[in-house]
Amino acid sequence: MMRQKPIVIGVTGGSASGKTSVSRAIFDQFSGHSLLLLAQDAYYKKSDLPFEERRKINYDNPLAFDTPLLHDQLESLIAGRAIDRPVYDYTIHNRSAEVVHMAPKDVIIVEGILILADEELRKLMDIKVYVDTDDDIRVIRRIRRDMRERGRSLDDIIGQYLQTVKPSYHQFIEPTKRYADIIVPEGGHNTVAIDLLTTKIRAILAERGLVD
Ligand SMILES: Nc1ncnc2c1ncn2[C@@H]1O[C@H](COP(=O)(O)OP(=O)(O)O)[C@@H](O)[C@H]1O
Ligand SMILES: Nc1ccn([C@@H]2O[C@H](COP(=O)(O)O)[C@@H](O)[C@H]2O)c(=O)n1
Repeated sequence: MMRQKPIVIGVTGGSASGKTSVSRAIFDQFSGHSLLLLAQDAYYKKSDLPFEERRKINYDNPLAFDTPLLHDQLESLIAGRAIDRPVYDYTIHNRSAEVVHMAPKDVIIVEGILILADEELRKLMDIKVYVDTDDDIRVIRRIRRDMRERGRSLDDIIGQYLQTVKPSYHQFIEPTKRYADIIVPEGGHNTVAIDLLTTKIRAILAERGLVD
């Protein structure tokens, strides 16, 4: 029998809006199924600049990402080919030397701040989701997370937020909301939205004969 195309779900929204939480909530609904999560963060460009210069890069600008590589690897997964995904290390602001081997799956969730900014990437997605969380809530979440998990100081987080994160959110990320099929307020704790998405994904899986 001919192999059916996997379902690709794009999950976007501002930093700390709850994209990862939404993606994981969907993932958990399909435990036992053939599913993978692909984070756009892994595709931040490699840089040869010194650490002090890398700290100052605008990581909320589309130019910070190696989008052709993400596009190629997503296309490979859709075509049924495995990939060696890059690994990004926030603590050094650079790509690490490792890669992660990923086999193709029936459901692919692509998650990241700028995945809807690129038309070619959008064309690969069956369902596009925008997680919409107020700026003040996102900043509070980001401060907590970046201090705990990304090795940042409060002053660094605030400086970066005012200099690049906030202006770039309004310039590049928020305008991509118009491409979303579904807007999810508040992220991963919105059980109604997660249930609706899960139902839709199950329906597409059944249509394509991808049910176990
Ligand atoms: N609904 C929520 N209520 C409270 N905290 C949340 C909620 N959703 C996410 N968080 C927390 O906020 C931080 C960012 O969430 P995450 O899902 O990683 O966002 P993103 O992937 O958009 O950056 C994490 O520390 C997470 O635990
Ligand atoms: N070296 C880096 C690279 C990226 N960032 C920030 O990460 C944010 C995207 O990740 P989310 O999980 O929050 O969606 C983005 O806003 C970048 O500013 C960074 O701080 N350092």
